[in-house]
Amino acid sequence: MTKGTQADVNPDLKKERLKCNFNIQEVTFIIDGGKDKTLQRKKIEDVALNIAASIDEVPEECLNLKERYDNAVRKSCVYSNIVKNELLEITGLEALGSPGLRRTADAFFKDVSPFMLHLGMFVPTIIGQCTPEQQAHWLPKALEMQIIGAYAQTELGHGTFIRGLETTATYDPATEEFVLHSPTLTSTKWWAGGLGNTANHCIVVAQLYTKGQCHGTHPFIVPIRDLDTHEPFPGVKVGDVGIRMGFNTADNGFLRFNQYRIPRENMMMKNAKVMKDGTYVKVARHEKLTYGTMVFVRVTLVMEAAFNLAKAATIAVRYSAVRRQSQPKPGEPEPQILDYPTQQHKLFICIATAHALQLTGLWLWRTFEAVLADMRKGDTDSLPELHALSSCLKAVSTSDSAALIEQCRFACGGHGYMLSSNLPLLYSFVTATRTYEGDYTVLLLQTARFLVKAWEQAESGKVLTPTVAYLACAAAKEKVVWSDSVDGMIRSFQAVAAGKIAACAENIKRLTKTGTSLEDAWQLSTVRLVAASEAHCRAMICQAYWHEVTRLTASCSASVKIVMEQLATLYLVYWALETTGDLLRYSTICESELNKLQLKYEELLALIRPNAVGLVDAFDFRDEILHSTLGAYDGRVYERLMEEALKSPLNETSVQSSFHKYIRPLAKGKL
Ligand SMILES: CCCCCCCCCC/C=C\CCCCCC(=O)SCCNC(=O)CCNC(=O)[C@H](O)C(C)(C)COP(=O)(O)OP(=O)(O)OC[C@H]1O[C@@H](n2cnc3c(N)ncnc32)[C@H](O)[C@@H]1OP(=O)(O)O
Ligand SMILES: Cc1cc2nc3c(=O)[nH]c(=O)nc-3n(C[C@H](O)[C@H](O)[C@H](O)COP(=O)(O)OP(=O)(O)OC[C@H]3O[C@@H](n4cnc5c(N)ncnc54)[C@H](O)[C@@H]3O)c2cc1C
Repeated sequence: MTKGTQADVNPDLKKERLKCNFNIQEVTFIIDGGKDKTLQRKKIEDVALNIAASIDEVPEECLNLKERYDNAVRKSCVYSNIVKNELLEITGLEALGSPGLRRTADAFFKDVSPFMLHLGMFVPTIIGQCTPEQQAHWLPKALEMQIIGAYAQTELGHGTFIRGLETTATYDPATEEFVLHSPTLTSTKWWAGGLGNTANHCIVVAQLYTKGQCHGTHPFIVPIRDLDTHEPFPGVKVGDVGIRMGFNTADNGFLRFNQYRIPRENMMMKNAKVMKDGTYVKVARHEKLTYGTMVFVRVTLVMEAAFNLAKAATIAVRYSAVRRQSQPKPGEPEPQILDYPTQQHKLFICIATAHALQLTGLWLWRTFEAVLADMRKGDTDSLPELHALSSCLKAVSTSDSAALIEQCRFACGGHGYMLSSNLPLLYSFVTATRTYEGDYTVLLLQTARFLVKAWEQAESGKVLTPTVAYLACAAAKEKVVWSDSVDGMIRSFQAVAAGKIAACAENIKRLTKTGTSLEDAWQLSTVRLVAASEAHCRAMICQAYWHEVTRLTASCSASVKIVMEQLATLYLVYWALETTGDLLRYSTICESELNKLQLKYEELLALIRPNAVGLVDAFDFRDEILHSTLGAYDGRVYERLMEEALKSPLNETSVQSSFHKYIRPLAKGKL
């Protein structure tokens, strides 16, 4: 954070910081995943943010589209040199996935870098889908930025249904080449970040044909532009998809092929190969390993959701400590808006959710690494559970984060609507995460497939994998008695999830018994299946969050343990109150217990209130990363709003030319 001198800090914020009764740094270490991780992140931030090139003299949003893109490319080049020359020196390849790198990227790009997908998907796909020989060829070039890549899977006609993609890659043994072709308008690749004008290479997911047979979708590395002139190669048509709600500097592009040839070696061959004579050889033990990059990105998106929500919460809580409004008690000064319980209700759940998603995200990352280690030994048994886990966690975390960022904007009143608050841009960025890398509903339905199977296993007494082990109790028809203890609440969330999954399984059984096909029975149950999947995910987040808080605060100071537990309890109580209908249906909760729960919630808001600013300070965002007039560490909200307003191009002259061209002639009746 950029602390400046104490004298510069808004007096209300100063008082808030004096009120804080826990050690902020200890909480920062927990959020980062350990003291060593915090130190590494700070080192990366120090190195990267010492470079003045990140600073825009004119705010990004005041530039026109082309200027914004050019500026984003300029900064991306400076930034990638820093990554290449400085940051990879610090931690090696690991730096690419480090929180430090993610945070410094936000200091450079208020919107999105056109290189984001190069680092976010092109490089990870090379690592995940290439043979060691192919990696040795492509990875150094990609890391040295000698080539810049995109990831083109989605087409104009299909995003969700990958098996329905239409782009073809047909092997020609005579020349040992693949012929890429876009047979229809709807087969045009669409959306790939960095593809429109920036990338010279692209990972293309296409239907593989060899010896007249289709083998389904496979990834290929495709050079699309000349490395010197940057002109698209003959047979390649590439461009920008048009203006978007956000991501306008991400250079999302379209791509069409006309019988375009690439060498056989450009098929990414870790999981399947095509031999010189055209023989297709399957290497992978699991059918869906070519979807590996998507699983990886979904896993990272859970912490990405936490990160962006933490930024919004920091902005809104600091602003709410500075802002004073209304006069609830006659004759008394206007209170800080943070003192209103309704404001606390809007904001404290944002802090708690950022913690919940961050700690669950770290746990998911460790699970991902363990499954990856098993797969390296040829064991893919845990992949279905990882797919189910990462699908629902990606869906729920991105959806919660987008909704709560918008809530932070509402909490900042009119000033939250200013682009200089950074809340609108943050929202437009995060709301896209609910759709990309797998739409919310579609991913919850993927998890539902796993849950229904797990339910059937539970009913037949089979051993269940850890994340669904709770179904065993429900299948044994053990009734859950409501209790507002943490364990009691978690058990009740699990009972809700189990009850909903059981109802889905029963509905499917009922329909198939009366002659409905399994596919139709599934479709007719999908509204319930999505709800069941969401309930399962919520129960899992509650359990993982509480478990991690208990584990990580075991050696912390007492005050840190208390505040972390207050937040985690708030999260559980909040969701119990949000789902009272479900609890009434699936647990023994009654009216008086609901009233008690509401009181407990209000008590927690009051307990957290004195530590609210300390809690957002613990996210440890530097001002350069927050980019917000409302959220800076010093709380000089009104000064910054005025300073930013004066940067508007509309303030460059006192009279606009449009006055002379239109308004004056209109007034004189001469228009
Ligand atoms: C410079 C700064 C850098 C800083 C970095 C910043 C980081 C920020 C982070 C962001 C990073 C990148 C940004 C990303 C931008 C967006 C990129 C994209 O959007 S790329 C495109 C993504 N597209 C999708 O996600 C498509 C979604 N669709 C699917 O995943 C699948 O098609 C489907 C799962 C919905 C269906 O697939 P299908 O083949 O039809 O499978 P079935 O439904 O029939 O299921 C069969 C069977 O397979 C199992 N399955 C499915 N998927 C998987 C999987 N991935 N792994 C394991 N198993 C899988 C499924 O469960 C079924 O199993 P059963 O046993 O039969 O039930
Ligand atoms: C900002 C942004 C960046 C992107 N970047 C990339 C990129 O770099 N590379 C890339 O390849 N792609 C990218 N995408 C594309 C993205 O992955 C897809 O948009 C996403 O997977 C959703 O697919 P779709 O657009 O086909 O939606 P659709 O599948 O058409 O969804 C439309 C609606 O239909 C519903 N629906 C679809 N199928 C089902 C079903 N089986 N059951 C129930 N409901 C269903 C959905 O829930 C949704 O409500 C990006 C998208 C965005 C917005």
